[in-house]
Amino acid sequence: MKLHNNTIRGVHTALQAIFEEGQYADKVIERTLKSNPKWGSKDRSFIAETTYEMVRWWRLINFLSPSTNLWDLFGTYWLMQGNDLPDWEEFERLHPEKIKAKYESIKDPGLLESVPEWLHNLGAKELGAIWEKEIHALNEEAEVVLRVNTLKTSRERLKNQLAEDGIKTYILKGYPDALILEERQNVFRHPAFKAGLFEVQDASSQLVATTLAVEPGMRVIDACAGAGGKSLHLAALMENKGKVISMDVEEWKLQQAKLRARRNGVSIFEPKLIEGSKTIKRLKETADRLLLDVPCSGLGVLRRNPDTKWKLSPESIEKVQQTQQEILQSYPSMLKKGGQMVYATCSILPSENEEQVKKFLASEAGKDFELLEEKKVFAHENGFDGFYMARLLKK
Ligand SMILES: C[S@@+](CC[C@H](N)C(=O)[O-])C[C@H]1O[C@@H](n2cnc3c(N)ncnc32)[C@H](O)[C@@H]1O
Repeated sequence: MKLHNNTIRGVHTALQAIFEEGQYADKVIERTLKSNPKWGSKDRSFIAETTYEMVRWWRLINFLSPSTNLWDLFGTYWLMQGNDLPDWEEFERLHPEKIKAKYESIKDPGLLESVPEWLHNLGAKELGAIWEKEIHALNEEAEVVLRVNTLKTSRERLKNQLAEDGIKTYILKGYPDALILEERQNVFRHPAFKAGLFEVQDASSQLVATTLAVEPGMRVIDACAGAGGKSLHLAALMENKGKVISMDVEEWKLQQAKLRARRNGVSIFEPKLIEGSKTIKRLKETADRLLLDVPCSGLGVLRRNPDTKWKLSPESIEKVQQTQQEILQSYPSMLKKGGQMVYATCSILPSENEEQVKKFLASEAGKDFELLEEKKVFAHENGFDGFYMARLLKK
């Protein structure tokens, strides 16, 4: 593949914003691509993919070529991919043979998988032998998965419609609403997306709403709804009958959810900002179903958000675990007796998952609850994001 100075500079700009200004990789890439309308689709793919991959392998790249010069780091990454470097003065400082020998001498699995040492130790402590397989799988590039909006179309119809425009997809057994793109591409500009016929949502994430066992006509609370990904799925499973009350502590996320609900043709969506414990108390025993898609470390979605590795800290994980238990202690009061709830995370750490549920069940707030089902989804097993979900009954 031929390298272009101009697109490599695009990657540099993005990396600076991610590592020096601490901005989120997906937003930075979106902005970088918008900044130069002259880049064609190949240039855009190169910038997006290279930036993501360099963020993913940042620890390893910096070990192989300790340098603050982004040309050195890019060149090292390029060599790691098995490519040759062009004869440019920017790459003069690099010695491919030395880099290769250094790579081959690495024994530390945390370094080889490019994970911060503290995180590697934590993962190994919590998951044992599974950790190495899982972190390896989480370092692979994620496939693009669509969730068909069954309120507006069927999977077969959407598959054919996309195929007519040259977008090939395949069907995944066990995931009734999922379509996977055969080739990675930007589908957000496609008219079918603008018409609300699909959302982009990982296959594992699509298991969450289905696990809640909703039915048309129910009153469902999605208590950590964010921008509404799971709320939209719940509404589709409920055939747009009943009510989905989407709550969050961040108003701007609910605003986004509102726009998405409109695009998806969801009319049973009701946003509700959480302003404190009063908001929760007012909804006491009003829900047939409750979804707690709680904030988490995001370790299960490292394939699409590799920058998470460098933003997390032992303290931030501890803090998010506290929030998870606080939510578990108070929000289930919104559920009616006989109702069911799902506690879900996109984390693979037992301390954010089954241990939180156990702690809740052993507490006063959990004494009326019974664990019905638990799903631990690992990327090394199903090839998609790592997720956890527990379904509980309020007796
Ligand atoms: C995993 S995200 C939710 C993703 C969303 N359900 C979706 O499918 O797109 C967790 C959400 O919890 C929200 N959150 C954080 N603290 C919260 C709290 N105390 N109560 C309710 N929501 C909270 C965050 O703003 C974030 O949107």
